[in-house]
Amino acid sequence: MATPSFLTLPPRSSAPRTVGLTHVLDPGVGPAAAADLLAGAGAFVDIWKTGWGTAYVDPRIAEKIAVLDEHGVGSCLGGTLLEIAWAQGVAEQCLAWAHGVGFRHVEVSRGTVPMTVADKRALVRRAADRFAVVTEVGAKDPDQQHTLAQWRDEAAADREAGAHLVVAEGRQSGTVGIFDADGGVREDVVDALADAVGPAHLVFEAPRAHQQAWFVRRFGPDVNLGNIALDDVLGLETLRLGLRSDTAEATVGAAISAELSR
Ligand SMILES: C=C(OP(=O)(O)O)C(=O)O
Ligand SMILES: O=S([O-])[O-]
Repeated sequence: MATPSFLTLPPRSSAPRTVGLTHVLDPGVGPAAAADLLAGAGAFVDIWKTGWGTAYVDPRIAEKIAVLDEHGVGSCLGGTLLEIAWAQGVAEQCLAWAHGVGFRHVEVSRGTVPMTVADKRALVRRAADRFAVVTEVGAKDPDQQHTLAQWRDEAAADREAGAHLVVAEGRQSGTVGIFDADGGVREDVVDALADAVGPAHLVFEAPRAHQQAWFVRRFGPDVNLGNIALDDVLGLETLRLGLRSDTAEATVGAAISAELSR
């Protein structure tokens, strides 16, 4: 059944989209669960990241990627897996395997293993011949936080090396990187990143609803948001469209002007 259209809503890009991306974090669901989610919410999912090393231990990964392809959803290998392969000297084997099972994107990060910025740049260049590369900036260890200059410089260097998109670290928890330990947004880091590469080239990892709402209020409905839980895809769409109290100013504003002009 078609969705209704009686409300006045903010403008929102439609799939296949280049802005307003929703990037989800898959903790390892099977192909049938992926197909069920995408049958309803496929129009709201743009990039599907198989978290950390889940793809490596999943005997049905190629089947799941085929489901994503059917729905026009980009499949992305988790960054931690490529980091571990790189640290073991087998990054090339990892990329060849990922290409073989059908991944369209790989995430290049250095949040877990001791990889220099120069090593990362080389890995981005190497992966860019086969994949749309998404890089990640930010450490996973809360005691090893970047300075504002490091955030800015690394994001810019990633883009220069060939990254389509730069993901800003927030993890599944939403308590590191662009967030403080309580999940509050580190606005100075967000501003530094937006300044360095522009919001259209950034995906902000924002796993919690209050964080998603903050980014929608700050950058509008077409902000790129990442590490969205599979169960939260429709909920995020309502935040983008002002259909949840946290971001309802625009939709409620439209309702008030309609009432006044009556
Ligand atoms: C999910 C991953 O990392 P992060 O927690 O940084 O999103 C990953 O590396 O696959
Ligand atoms: O390893 S570095 O360059 O932070």
